[in-house]
Amino acid sequence: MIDRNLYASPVQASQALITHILEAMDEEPERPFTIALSGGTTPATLFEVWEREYAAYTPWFRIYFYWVDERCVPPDDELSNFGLANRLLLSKIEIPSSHYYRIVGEGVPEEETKQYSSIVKTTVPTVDGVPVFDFVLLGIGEDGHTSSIFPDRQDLLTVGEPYGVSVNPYNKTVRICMTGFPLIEARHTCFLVTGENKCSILKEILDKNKEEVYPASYIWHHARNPQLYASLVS
Ligand SMILES: O=C1O[C@H](COP(=O)(O)O)[C@@H](O)[C@H](O)[C@H]1O
Repeated sequence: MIDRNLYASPVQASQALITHILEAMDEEPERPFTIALSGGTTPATLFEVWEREYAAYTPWFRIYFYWVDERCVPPDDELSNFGLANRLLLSKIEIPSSHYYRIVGEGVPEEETKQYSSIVKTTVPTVDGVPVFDFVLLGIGEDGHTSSIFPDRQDLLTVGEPYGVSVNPYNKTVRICMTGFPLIEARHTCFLVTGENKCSILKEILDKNKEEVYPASYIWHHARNPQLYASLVS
């Protein structure tokens, strides 16, 4: 099933996505939930809205946070994806540090990729060896990348390990990224896309004829349960 939702503002798109997560958790009240977060700029509004409007209604003790991708920088670097979530959300809510697993961006990328893949494979339920997250929250770059799978590394969409090393082709910085199978097999693969600048790439990604062109379009068209939360205004 493909679910596309357009909203009047990034705040409303974020509210809808958080509500969706909380409703899914309500439907299965006995179960912990695994949620993989993205970084970049888009989730800042999501984190702020979650903390400001929904913190009191969220059963944090049932949530385990993971990361979709990380830039290979320390957690206090302004580019750190963990750093963003920590500043805007985790440090402000009642969640024990045992409930989030950051990617160690300051580690040796190849070693940390193995280590994080192993953490994910042992703590997230797997089906046929693929970790199945409850929610994977994704963004889309203007070049059609998602996670940190850039268009020149489409091989990362079909590799066996849940995480891989990639390089940002524009500034050559190293990243660690979730690969194709866990992105596709998540119970909910949610794209949060905001801003006028994402309008034209989003149109291409939703186009079935272009499903193999961009990493984001491949994930959108192959995911078991893709959902879009978009607000194409800034
Ligand atoms: O570099 C990244 O890019 C995408 C999109 O970023 P945004 O700044 O346009 O929101 C993001 O989803 C990914 O997690 C991030 O590392």
